Amino acid sequence: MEQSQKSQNALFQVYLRLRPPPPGQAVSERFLTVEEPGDDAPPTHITLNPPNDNRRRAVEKFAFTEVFEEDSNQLDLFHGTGVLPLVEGVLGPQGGEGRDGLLATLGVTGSGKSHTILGSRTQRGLTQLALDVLFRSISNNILDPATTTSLHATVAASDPSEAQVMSSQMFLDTMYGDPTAASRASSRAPTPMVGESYAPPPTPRRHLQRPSALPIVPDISNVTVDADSNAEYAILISMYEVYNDRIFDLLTPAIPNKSTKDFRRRPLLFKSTEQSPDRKVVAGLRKIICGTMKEALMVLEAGLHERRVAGTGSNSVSSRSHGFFCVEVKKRRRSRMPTQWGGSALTIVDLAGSERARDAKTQGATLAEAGKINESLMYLGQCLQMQSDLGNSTKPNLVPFRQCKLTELLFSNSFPSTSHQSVPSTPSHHHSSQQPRNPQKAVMIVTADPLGDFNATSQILRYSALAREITVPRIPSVTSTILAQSTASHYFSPRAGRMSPTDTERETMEIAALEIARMSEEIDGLRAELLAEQQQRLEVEAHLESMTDRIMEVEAEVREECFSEMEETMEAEMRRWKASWAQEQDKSEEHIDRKLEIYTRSIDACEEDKENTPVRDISLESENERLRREVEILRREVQGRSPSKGQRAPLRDMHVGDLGSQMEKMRVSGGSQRVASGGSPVKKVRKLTAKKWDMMGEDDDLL
Ligand SMILES: Nc1ncnc2c1ncn2[C@@H]1O[C@H](COP(=O)(O)OP(=O)(O)OP(=O)(O)O)[C@@H](O)[C@H]1O
Repeated sequence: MEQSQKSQNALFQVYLRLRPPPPGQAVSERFLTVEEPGDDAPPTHITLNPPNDNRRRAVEKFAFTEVFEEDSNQLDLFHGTGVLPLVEGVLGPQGGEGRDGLLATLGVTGSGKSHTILGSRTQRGLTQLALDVLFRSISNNILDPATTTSLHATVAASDPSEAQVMSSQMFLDTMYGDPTAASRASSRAPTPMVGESYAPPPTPRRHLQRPSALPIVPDISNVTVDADSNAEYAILISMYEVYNDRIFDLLTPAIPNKSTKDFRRRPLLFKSTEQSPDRKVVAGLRKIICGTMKEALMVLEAGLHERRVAGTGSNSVSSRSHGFFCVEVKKRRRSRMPTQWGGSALTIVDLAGSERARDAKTQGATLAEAGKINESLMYLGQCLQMQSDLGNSTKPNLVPFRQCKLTELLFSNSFPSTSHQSVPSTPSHHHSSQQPRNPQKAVMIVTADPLGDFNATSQILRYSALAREITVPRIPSVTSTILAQSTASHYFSPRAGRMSPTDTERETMEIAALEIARMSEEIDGLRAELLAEQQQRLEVEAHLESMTDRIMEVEAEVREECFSEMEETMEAEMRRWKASWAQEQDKSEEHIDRKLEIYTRSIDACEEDKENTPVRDISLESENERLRREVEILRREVQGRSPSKGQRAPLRDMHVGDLGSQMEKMRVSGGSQRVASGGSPVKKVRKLTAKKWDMMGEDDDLL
């Protein structure tokens, strides 16, 4: 397993750190053995010894750039894993272009990733140490956002990632509250420096507690790296996490959803932008300009607070996302007419713990997360495997890094940009077309607990190791045992009665032994094949799991879409119904109005009738008068024509007087009847006329 040459060319240097047992814990049997190198060189290989569980498993051997054993401390890791060259590369010393750096940790939950990268309450991690050396190395060249007025504007204008650039003071005030207000409100000393106690502000706007104390050991105050003395620098901090293969900003607070009481965050895209056509960037992040290490650490604390953590069966607080902490070092030539900002970035990644989903007693969302984590780590393993197989970092297409967000983010800056890719489209790019962008330098620290979970640890080691060698243990005992047994039975059996086997017997035994050896070889080969198949099955299972999650996600999305579509249709239907209801109402109101109008008109007509009644009475009177006159004429005619008939009772006495009074009565009663019944006056007139003719008939008869 000659890896030294290959690992020099590899995209990632992969280190292994073994975690010491917690103090007081009974030391059980280690399943990991560090192979001692022959010379004075540090160890690079480990052997994984499967537990003694009657299952004959292969012994696996893994190669790393270097192995740090349990007694290694933070400083050993800081110096041994090449953090200093990473920081120096980012600063671009001596007028250099600078080189992106990436520092990542990977390991089973509880194996010491966070301890290594972020430290503990008492010890600083590699992040704090890197920030310390970075800020100190550029202390004479760094621009302070509080004093350099144009800094914010120029940095924001040159940022190619559509970022929301903010000053540290404004950001920290939003997250923690105004520290000066805290000091004014209490009798405590003003905001202390790193390592001292912070007084919590009385009314923090985001309710975040300022870290009470930040560790100051290990001390590296004598360590600096080369910077560009002719340049001026600005430091931008951004943080994001990859959760379920989506990118979320950790410095933009999530918006609470009132109905679900959940937090809604907008996923960001990893894409090429107008100002960055040659390489992809996480677009739309919030970036904080920090003038001091303390500010950068406070931003880091705020971002860590935002990061999603949840309890699982394996660890009470387990990282369920891949966390990214980016330190962008903006650099420009120091002069009266400053040039555009360029620069490189140091990205520190805390990869999610890869607990095995079923072992972790997880379910629902957590199970889906575990599936996604396992899948992204599987792709990471494929990329690392491919890089070490190729031993050549200049062929990006051969490393399958575009399969998921995690590998895209980790590997896309690993390859030197080709000439056509490197041509910048805007002056904001620091790189000229003649100077292709340097490929990033990447360091991965794998953490493992030699007393922890064998299965989970072996899976991680398979994903991450630079090389792997499987040895299936031979069964020396099979052949020898049979031979020994048969020989012994022949040689020493008292019943055999002879001291040595015949030549034919010996020959048969030899053939049998050879056959056994051949079969044993065959079995070994089959075992190795089985092991490879098992590994493949694990990978396929992880893929299947993540596909199932995806299906569930898509189903949920489709349901949501259907629901909102249905809601829209219902709303449209409701609007239509309301409109036709309003129309109907208008119609019925119109109908009622018309009815009312008719009623009013008839009432008016009645009123008019009332008013017209005397006129009709007058006309009746005149009719009466006319009739009286006619009757008088007729009486006179009758009298003139027959004087003998004059003996008869005069007509006037007999009828006309009665008729007159009767007519008078009718007029009065007819009038009152008309008013009472409201009937038509025309009808009454007709009745009257008929009565007149009836009477005339009577008169005629009389005549
Ligand atoms: N090298 C070490 N020396 C001393 N203590 C350690 C070391 N590594 C880990 N620990 C301790 O082990 C515990 C678990 O470690 P840590 O939280 O770093 O695990 P992790 O891998 O980050 O887990 P997770 O994935 O759940 O975040 C912590 O209490 C930590 O202090």
